[in-house]
Amino acid sequence: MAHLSASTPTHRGVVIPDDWPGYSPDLFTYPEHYSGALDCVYIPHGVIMDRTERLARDIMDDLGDHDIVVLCVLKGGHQFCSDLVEHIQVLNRSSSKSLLMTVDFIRLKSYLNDRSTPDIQMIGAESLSVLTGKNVLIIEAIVDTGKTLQKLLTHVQAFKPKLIKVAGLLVKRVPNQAVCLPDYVGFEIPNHFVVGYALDYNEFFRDLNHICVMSEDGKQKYRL
Ligand SMILES: O=P(O)(O)OC[C@H]1O[C@H](OP(=O)(O)OP(=O)(O)O)[C@H](O)[C@@H]1O
Ligand code: HPA
Repeated sequence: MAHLSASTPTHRGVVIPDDWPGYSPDLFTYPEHYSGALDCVYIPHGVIMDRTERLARDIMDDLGDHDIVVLCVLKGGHQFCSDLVEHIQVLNRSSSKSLLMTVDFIRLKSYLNDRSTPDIQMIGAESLSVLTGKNVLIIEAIVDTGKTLQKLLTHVQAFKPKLIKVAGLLVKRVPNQAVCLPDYVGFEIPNHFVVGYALDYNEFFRDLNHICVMSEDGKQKYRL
């Protein structure tokens, strides 16, 4: 796994190097219908959960004793949001600080196959007036080109929240990324298209619990 030295800035999260080969899918369990479609298990489910637990603690340290509105970015963010909120709830029960949360959802969609398209569809944006004057925590699965997060931040800012923080499970190292990066980052990953843990390729692979890289056969089979 990625080597995180004492000097690695923690705001980048766990930094996975470009030469990280992942693990053979045969070492793990995964749905039989994806047999042959996976090149490697890139981040196993257990590692995702352990990192998410730590992000929950960081969020609690920063925002504890505030009320927040969680804004979950669908569809890719639903699993990370669910697990992060669950970890925060555990801390709420066991620590002296507490974070009162309500959860809202918005959908943004722009990908076809493994490519970003200029057409970012936003569904549910009309209900964001609930964010006015509130502390908002946006929960997003991945920042790749950064266009989705940039569009969402512009939109949310128009409703004048008191504070906006962003938690992103993955940030991809890509050239020309839009500049806004999450405040809380799970993993910084190389420029590979990844699937699983609710991240999809044309709606497939969301039902995979690990984050994986697809094989060429997998891309061909599910290509539109
Ligand atoms: O940084 P970007 O290059 O903009 O990419 C990030 C976005 O892409 C994915 O959404 P997608 O459009 O695939 O919709 P989905 O969440 O419904 O899968 C992902 O869930 C992010 O929201
Ligand atoms: O690597 C990715 N995988 C799935 N969805 C995505 N949306 C942006 N990047 C990705």
